[in-house]
Amino acid sequence: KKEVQYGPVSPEKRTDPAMEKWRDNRFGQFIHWGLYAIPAGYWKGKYYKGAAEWLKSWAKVPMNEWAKLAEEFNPEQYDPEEWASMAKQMGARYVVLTTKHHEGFCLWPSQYTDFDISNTPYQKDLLKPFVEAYNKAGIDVYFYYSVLDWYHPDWRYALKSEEDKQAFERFKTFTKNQLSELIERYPSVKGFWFDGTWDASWKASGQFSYELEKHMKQLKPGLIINSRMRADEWGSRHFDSNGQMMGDYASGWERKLPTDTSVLHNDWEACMTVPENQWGYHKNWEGHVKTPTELIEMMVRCTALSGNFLLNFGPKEDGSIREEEQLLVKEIGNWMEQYGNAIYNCAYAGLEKQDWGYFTREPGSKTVNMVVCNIPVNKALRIQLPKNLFIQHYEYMGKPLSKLTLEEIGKNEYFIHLGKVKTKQPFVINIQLTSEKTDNGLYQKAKT
Ligand SMILES: COc1ccc([C@@H]2N[C@@H](C)[C@@H](O)[C@H]2O)cc1
Repeated sequence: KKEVQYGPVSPEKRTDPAMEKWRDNRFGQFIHWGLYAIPAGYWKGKYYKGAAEWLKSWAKVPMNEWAKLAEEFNPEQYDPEEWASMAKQMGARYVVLTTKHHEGFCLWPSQYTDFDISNTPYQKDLLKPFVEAYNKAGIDVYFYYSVLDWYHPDWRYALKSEEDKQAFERFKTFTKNQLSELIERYPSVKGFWFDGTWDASWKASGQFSYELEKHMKQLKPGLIINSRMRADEWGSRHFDSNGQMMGDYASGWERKLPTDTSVLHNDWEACMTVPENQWGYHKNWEGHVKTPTELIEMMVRCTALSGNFLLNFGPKEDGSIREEEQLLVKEIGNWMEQYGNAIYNCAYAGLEKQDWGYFTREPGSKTVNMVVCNIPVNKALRIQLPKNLFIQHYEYMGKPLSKLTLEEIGKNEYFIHLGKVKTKQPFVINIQLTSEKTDNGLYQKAKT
């Protein structure tokens, strides 16, 4: 065990109401919106297939040229009420919006930089109406904040000289000022999603990130901060040098999902792009665009492993939402309307995973949700229960799709036989578990 002074600020599994709400939310909307939405993956007529919010880097655009984009930023169709109602329709219970991405442009009027919304034709604060609209829709608001700032003169990738160190001290003060400003201006914010913290300069600032997390949580008790914000004094990130998670949930799952129960030890969240790798708006998505069904299954997998799923949207420069994302709102929204109760407030069910899909369960509930994503060719869903548990009841959640029958095929092992099922989306069967063996689970007429 290493002596770690600047590791976790909060316990690894917080039990306060704010953190319980974070868990209950389960499904969130990520929004990447900034100046990068203007060029949208093209620079001087050339197409760049990389992530659109990184275009400045791919096209090697000097900052003074990139910054000129602020003079064009005027999102006339920006309607946060519309965004919030779409998020609500989709069934998202929280939202994470980029207040400042690596480009350094701030969507709010910051007193600590001129590179912000007040110096654009739009001028007005984009954040205030956003927070109000989403809160009014009952959706918790989180702020994405990139420490890495390509615009700020005092940003340093590494601290190689005394000058670097002095500059980065000024940068750390700027960072702390901006984060305090965001909490003070938008006090209903529930937490921060930090990014841009992989460089040597930040890895050498473990004590600072420790004190910054403490400071932010003093400003706003209950604030929730992702593990990506933190380094310890040895340069370990997300988890300190003794493997203790820093921040309030593990946020290393970016465009990838966990596959086993080792993640259960901590709260965690996976963030996901709709195309292979685009967060900010790109005019032409290349490659596979995930279908609503694929994204629903990813969300279910996260819930089944007690994690959150954060699905990304990249609004256009004018504030409108692209067709592909509007389709997701509709399709995922329909699914959540019928099956949301297998996601919200749910977590790992403690049952052995089966090939047909996922078990989820509201902690402490006797009802287990079977989310079926792959109907077996024999139309039989295998269930293996721990030795002291039996199935007392079973039925479809929502609109029944067929007649169900239960067959005991072994010790605490069952098949639920589906009739012929026609469906384009995953569906849910609820099973009631009981600890005493009863035969009514077998002979009771299944509700269909
Ligand atoms: C060096 O590789 C990356 C990959 C993605 C990112 C950012 N994290 C995602 C959540 C997006 O904000 C992406 O720009 C940064 C650096």
